[in-house]
Amino acid sequence: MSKFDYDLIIIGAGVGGHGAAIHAVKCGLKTAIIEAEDMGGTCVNRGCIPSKALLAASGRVREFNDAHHLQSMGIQVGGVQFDRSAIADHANNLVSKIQGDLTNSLKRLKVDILRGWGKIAGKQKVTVSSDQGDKTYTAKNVMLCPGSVPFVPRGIELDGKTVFTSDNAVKLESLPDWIAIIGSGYIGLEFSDVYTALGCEVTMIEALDNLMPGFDTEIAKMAKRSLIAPRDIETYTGVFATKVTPGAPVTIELTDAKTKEVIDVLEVDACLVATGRIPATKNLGLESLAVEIDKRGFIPVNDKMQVLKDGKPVPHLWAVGDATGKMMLAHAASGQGVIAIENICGRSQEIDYRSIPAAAFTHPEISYVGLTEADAKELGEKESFKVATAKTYYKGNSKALAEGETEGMAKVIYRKDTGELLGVHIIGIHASDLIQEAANAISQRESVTNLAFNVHTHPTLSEVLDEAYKRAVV
Ligand SMILES: Cc1cc2nc3c(=O)[nH]c(=O)nc-3n(C[C@H](O)[C@H](O)[C@H](O)COP(=O)(O)OP(=O)(O)OC[C@H]3O[C@@H](n4cnc5c(N)ncnc54)[C@H](O)[C@@H]3O)c2cc1C
Ligand SMILES: NC(=O)c1ccc[n+]([C@@H]2O[C@H](COP(=O)([O-])OP(=O)(O)OC[C@H]3O[C@@H](n4cnc5c(N)ncnc54)[C@H](O)[C@@H]3O)[C@@H](O)[C@H]2O)c1
Repeated sequence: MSKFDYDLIIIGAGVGGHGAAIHAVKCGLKTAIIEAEDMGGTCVNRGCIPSKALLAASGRVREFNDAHHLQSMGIQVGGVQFDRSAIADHANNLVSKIQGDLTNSLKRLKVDILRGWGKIAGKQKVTVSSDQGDKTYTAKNVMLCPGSVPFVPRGIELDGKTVFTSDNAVKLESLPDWIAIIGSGYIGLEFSDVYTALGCEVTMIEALDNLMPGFDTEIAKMAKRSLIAPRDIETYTGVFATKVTPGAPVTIELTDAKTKEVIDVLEVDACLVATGRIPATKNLGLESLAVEIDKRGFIPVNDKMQVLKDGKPVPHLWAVGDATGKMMLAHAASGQGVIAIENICGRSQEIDYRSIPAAAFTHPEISYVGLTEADAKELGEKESFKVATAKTYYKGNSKALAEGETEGMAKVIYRKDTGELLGVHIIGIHASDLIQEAANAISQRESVTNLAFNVHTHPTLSEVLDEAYKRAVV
């Protein structure tokens, strides 16, 4: 009989906590998970799931409105009609379904779901506070998965109706004629795709000098050509939104990032603030173990997902997901959860961030895994190796031609000496699925020379990558 109530208590039932719980049960750990709000956290309720439902519906509207594209395949359709609230229902219904599935999967596996606010109450102790009062539990291991919330810069006032973050945008409560989107990261890009497909005019405001600063430069350039230039999108770069006031109209003060001078004041119907996310790490009781969060509020962890104090692991304390600030992605969170459990069970494992892919589900999609060309070159300089790249284009791919979807490219980045694949970047239809093959290759530190021998199905889009490996052979 264990002296603890549980082998593992997880604080936060987002995808990070859920992934960890499922794996913990598989490994025989008696597990409880604490959730203060919505089971499934950001991804299920306010993130991946509703946004992908909106992208799926609005993507079809875009497709059926593209008479030229359809005509090229001999198809004619009348005007496309859609119902905003029915599209919103599609997203809401999917959220309910996935939230139910996730909760049931935990119940089925006999994970105890404790509703309330979880807080560390000392070594191997957690208190859950709810309307029913406080209850303290002991656990051999405690895992923190509190996730993240939208970051709203100073000067921006939200009202949830005319000025809002993705938390409201996923509900699609309105389709403003003219919407400003602050930030050209994942959320800015995906929602500009949704809004323009559904007939809204968009103004995108980005503080850095280039749009989509997180992507490989060449991919960002091509994305600008396919996702921004042909659409009803006006852009500002090198410009901060310094003051945003809700109302009719919403006013947005724009300030030049370099001169710090106000350059314009926009009057628009609505404003989506998509300026990044910050960790939800307040009031977790970390001080009871003298653990300090870093300057930006993230929980310091090593690659085994152990929480660090003064650079050293705190025994029996783990953290995964957005709150660790490594890669704010759902699959990264659940992947970290699995690694943490493996280590809890005494099997030493480290997370490999290089092989975790990412995708923006725009039309066309963008995906990548590993290093950008710039990062690879920087690493090459440090470690004395040369970097090479090879590119292939969708317009030379039979399947893309058959689909009439020829906009896109794949870029592979590799070491010139050993051929080791360092990064892959794709823009084009189904890029989010195509990237997995590259992610698996990077996880094995495969060389382009070996990869070029793999036989790919014909005719498929996967041959875009096949062709790139073949061009890259060293
Ligand atoms: C609009 C949008 C779209 C996205 N799309 C994608 C996508 O397509 N693909 C992708 O990979 N990622 C996507 N993401 C990112 C993804 O949602 C996050 O990376 C993921 O949700 C992180 O999971 P997590 O478990 O770390 O945290 P969260 O999902 O934020 O979950 C944390 C949970 O912990 C709970 N909690 C916090 N503190 C406590 C406490 N003290 N006690 C009890 N409960 C607590 C919270 O209520 C929450 O439910 C998207 C994000 C957004 C905002
Ligand atoms: N498909 C996906 O995987 C997906 C989709 C949506 C969100 N997410 C995750 O959610 C997180 C948050 O997404 P996001 O798009 O909000 O963040 P982001 O970090 O991707 O992009 C934020 C952008 O806003 C800009 N910015 C910040 N302050 C500004 C200001 N005052 N004025 C103008 N521009 C400003 C930044 O320079 C940056 O380019 C991301 O880290 C991402 O991992 C993932």
